Amino acid sequence: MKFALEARQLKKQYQDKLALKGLDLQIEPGEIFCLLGQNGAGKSTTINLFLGFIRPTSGAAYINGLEVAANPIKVKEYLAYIPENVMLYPNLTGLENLALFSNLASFDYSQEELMTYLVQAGLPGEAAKRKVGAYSKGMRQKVGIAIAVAKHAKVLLLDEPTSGLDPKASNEFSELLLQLSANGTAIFMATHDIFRAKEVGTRVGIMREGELVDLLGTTELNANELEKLYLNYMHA
Ligand SMILES: Nc1ncnc2c1ncn2[C@@H]1O[C@H](COP(=O)(O)OP(=O)(O)OP(=O)(O)O)[C@@H](O)[C@H]1O
Repeated sequence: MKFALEARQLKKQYQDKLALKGLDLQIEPGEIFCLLGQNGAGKSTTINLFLGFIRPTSGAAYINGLEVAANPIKVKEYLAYIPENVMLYPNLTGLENLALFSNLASFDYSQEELMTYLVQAGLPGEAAKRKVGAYSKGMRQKVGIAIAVAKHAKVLLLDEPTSGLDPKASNEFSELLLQLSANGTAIFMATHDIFRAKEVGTRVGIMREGELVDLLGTTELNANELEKLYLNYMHA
């Protein structure tokens, strides 16, 4: 079986800091995997290794069966990334941004098709024609989701995507993730939001000081039990 994401003994050492200590992980298409951990636990390091932004000290990260470090261009075709703040061109409209990023991924859509992707991601048609510089964080994330869908990403990586979103925007965002996963996209999300992880995730990993200390199916625990378990690990 080809995993959507896989880490094999993945390690990252920054100068004197061993940030990731040999991660082994396998994520299937359609899974929503949520990675919990305190500041500095190694979550962003893990995401950056999957994205190919940094190189592993040893071990390997794989996307759709391809080793990231050995195939940096090819794996980008399969990937979409939504950071805490989605970076778009502020002087272009939502529609123009989507057209630009789709073109970079070698997709040439009509205006109608682009608009359909944006509206499906929850951006009102009227907003799609306005410059992105005036968008809220939630609106920029919707463009980020539209970009991921339009490029038919097999894997979506997210780093703290709901921090700073109001509850309604956060709920809408979760709905979009569920729709993507139902279509077979694998989702890997670093988050501090235990309750959302429980609600939207299929599995939750708990990371502490560069190690995955637990891996749970979200049906195994309710949100309060998950929080208790998480806090126990953090205080251990
Ligand atoms: N470029 C770097 N150079 C040196 N140390 C780094 C670098 N990037 C990260 N680190 C260290 O590696 C460890 C893991 O950092 P990482 O950013 O992966 O944590 P995180 O779990 O994403 O934290 P946060 O929740 O704050 O985003 C931390 O101790 C951090 O200080």
